[in-house]
Amino acid sequence: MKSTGLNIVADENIPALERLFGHLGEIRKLPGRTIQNSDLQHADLLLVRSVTRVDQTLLEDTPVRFVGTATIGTDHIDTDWLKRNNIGFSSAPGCNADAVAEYVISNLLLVAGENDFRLTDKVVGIVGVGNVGRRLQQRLAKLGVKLLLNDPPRADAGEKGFVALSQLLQQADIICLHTPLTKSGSHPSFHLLNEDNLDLIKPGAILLNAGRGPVIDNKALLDWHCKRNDVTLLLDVWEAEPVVDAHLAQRVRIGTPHIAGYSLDGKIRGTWMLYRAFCLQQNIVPQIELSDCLAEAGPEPEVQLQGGETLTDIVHAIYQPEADFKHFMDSLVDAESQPLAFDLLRKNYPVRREFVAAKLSGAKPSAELAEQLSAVGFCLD
Ligand SMILES: NC(=O)C1=CN([C@@H]2O[C@H](COP(=O)(O)OP(=O)(O)OC[C@H]3O[C@@H](n4cnc5c(N)ncnc54)[C@H](O)[C@@H]3O)[C@@H](O)[C@H]2O)C=CC1
Ligand SMILES: O=C(O)C(=O)[C@H](O)COP(=O)(O)O
Repeated sequence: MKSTGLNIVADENIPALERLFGHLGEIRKLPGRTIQNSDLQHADLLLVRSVTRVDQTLLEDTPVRFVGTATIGTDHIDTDWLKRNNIGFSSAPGCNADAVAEYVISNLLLVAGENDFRLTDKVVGIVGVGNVGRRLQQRLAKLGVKLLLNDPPRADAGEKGFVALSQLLQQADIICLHTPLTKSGSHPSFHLLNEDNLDLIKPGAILLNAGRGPVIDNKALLDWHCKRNDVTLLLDVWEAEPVVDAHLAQRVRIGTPHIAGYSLDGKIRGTWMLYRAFCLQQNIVPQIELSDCLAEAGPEPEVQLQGGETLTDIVHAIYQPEADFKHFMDSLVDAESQPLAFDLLRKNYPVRREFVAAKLSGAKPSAELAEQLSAVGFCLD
């Protein structure tokens, strides 16, 4: 493959494309869901997000030699086929893991405030303790929250400290799902929560899914929740995206259009990871640093403290899920346009920065608040 003058086809929703890939060739941007084989007849390099199915049908008889997905998840990629056909591949592991952890913390603080409990009085169960789950684990542990962890692949590898899913479902007050979507292997996650085990969940529990929709059997969840509406549902992902089951959506406390990982920092990091992987594969010296791209991402959010703010106030000054929820619910009103509206909410998602980018000024936080802020990822100088 040539090192410059490449033909690059990319999902139009990948940020910092020109900045990172512009010097390598010509970029043709297309809506991710419509990229097809005929679009790739002259493409050397294909850059996608999670909505493009990358397989033999898409790539056969094209000159594509490298595929990058600016996402953590890879369930939309037939990686075996790429390998068999000697096509280079990179995903962006961990790129938006902080964003997802912050989405979760923000949601949990919202529900805690509404129901007058402290997270430290609850047991949080994390299912899937990889990049996302681990960051959530670390932040909650620093806050003093009790945790139960479930990760059979890590347990199989001899790591300690995990419990069975059934135990976690029975004992956790808050359940957070962060597994990849898999349908084969030793521990497939497809319909991991289903009609056989949903009832193990404690009365009054909170169930959050920010992994992939089909990890919960959505039909079973809807049927079960009609009898178990004591459980608070927080859903970022849906089984048949972009189609959302409106009946299920009506039952959630917070529902969002698969944006848990949508910090600008996380998205740009994803593009940059592909750039770096591609350069490495092609023996090209990368010319652009991640910090260059982030510096151009726009102003860092400022939070002027007056004194008396709580952790929840400051977290919600950076990310409050309520606005996303409102837009999401509005998008359900017309069933016919709902799938398109789902995609548009994602395409036009407002700039959201990670906690680490926030500039806190004004009144000095108490030592206790400073510790909590630092636990969840704020940077205090
Ligand atoms: N809602 C959103 O915006 C986002 C969703 N995601 C989803 O979250 C998933 C997890 O992300 P990462 O933590 O970065 O992935 P990762 O690959 O670093 O970690 C996944 C963890 O899940 C574990 N796991 C696999 N199968 C399991 C099972 N059946 N039961 C319990 N644990 C299992 C693995 O051993 C691993 O430790 C991604 O694959 C992606 O599908 C990721 C980013 C954003
Ligand atoms: O990284 C992942 O995995 C995610 O779920 C992304 O947040 C998905 O974003 P899109 O690729 O669907 O824009």
